[in-house]
Amino acid sequence: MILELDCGNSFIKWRVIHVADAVIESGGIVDSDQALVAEVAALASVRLSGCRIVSVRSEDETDALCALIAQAFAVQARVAHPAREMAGVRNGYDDYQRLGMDRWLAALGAFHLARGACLVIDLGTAAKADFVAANGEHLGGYICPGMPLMRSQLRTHTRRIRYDDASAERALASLAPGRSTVEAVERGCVLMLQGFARTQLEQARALWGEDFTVFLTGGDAPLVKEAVPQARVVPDLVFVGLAMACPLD
Ligand SMILES: Nc1ncnc2c1ncn2[C@@H]1O[C@H](COP(=O)(O)OP(=O)(O)OP(=O)(O)O)[C@@H](O)[C@H]1O
Ligand SMILES: CC(C)(CO)[C@@H](O)C(=O)NCCC(=O)O
Ligand SMILES: [K+]
Repeated sequence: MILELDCGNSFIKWRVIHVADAVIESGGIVDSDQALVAEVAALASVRLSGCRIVSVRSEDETDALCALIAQAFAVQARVAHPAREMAGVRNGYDDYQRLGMDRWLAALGAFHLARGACLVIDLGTAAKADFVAANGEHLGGYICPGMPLMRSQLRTHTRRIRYDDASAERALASLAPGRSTVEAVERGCVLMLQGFARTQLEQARALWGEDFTVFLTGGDAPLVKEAVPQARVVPDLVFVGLAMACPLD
């Protein structure tokens, strides 16, 4: 079995899969390296034979995580690295090494699944959109604040926006104009995310007509699902690309 890690800016998503058939044995989402090791170590019947990682964290942080994994599970983690071209996709950045690895792997995964033009919308700490044309050319994309950043900017830079997580969750039962601070902020930010998604869709239509596939991924994908009904929701899209970039056997 192998351990797969997607290290975002706020969370680490992990899965343990069988190498032969990619069947998922277990998985989760944690907010620290220590919590990751604790969760994976707690899996009774798991013996790891390898590990692959995609990280948007600093090299030092990623190295530290690899060292921790080597110590805890006696496996050498393979870290996905940038490429100018892979699996038929050409990196669209002027400096290909600057494109976030999560975006690159999601683009690889999407092109592999779509076998044609695709738009990837990834809603995490940041909201990202990436465009890959039918010939595999990555055209570039967009980065905006995601739900957690929009929310925390409002809370940090205003004196009278204050509310707890439980009321935030309740506020999202509807998107009608808010009648309290928590409703106004939470619903307003969701509408921003939906607007982001719809605008990306318009861009894709302008480029490709109706001949493209939309993928929706990231922890906040459910918040815009209804605004983009044609999207394929693929929570593990980055892992699809990770398997392509770091094959293990
Ligand atoms: N089980 C969960 N644990 C934590 N966050 C979750 C969970 N389910 C959904 N979310 C939402 O997912 C969002 C974080 O998304 P994600 O995990 O994709 O971010 P990230 O990978 O850390 O960020 P980025 O990809 O931008 O670096 C949060 O806003 C949170 O509301
Ligand atoms: C945009 C984020 C933070 C999203 O996780 C990540 O993809 C990243 O750090 N990218 C580097 C900058 C870029 O993609 O242009
Ligand atoms: K991520």
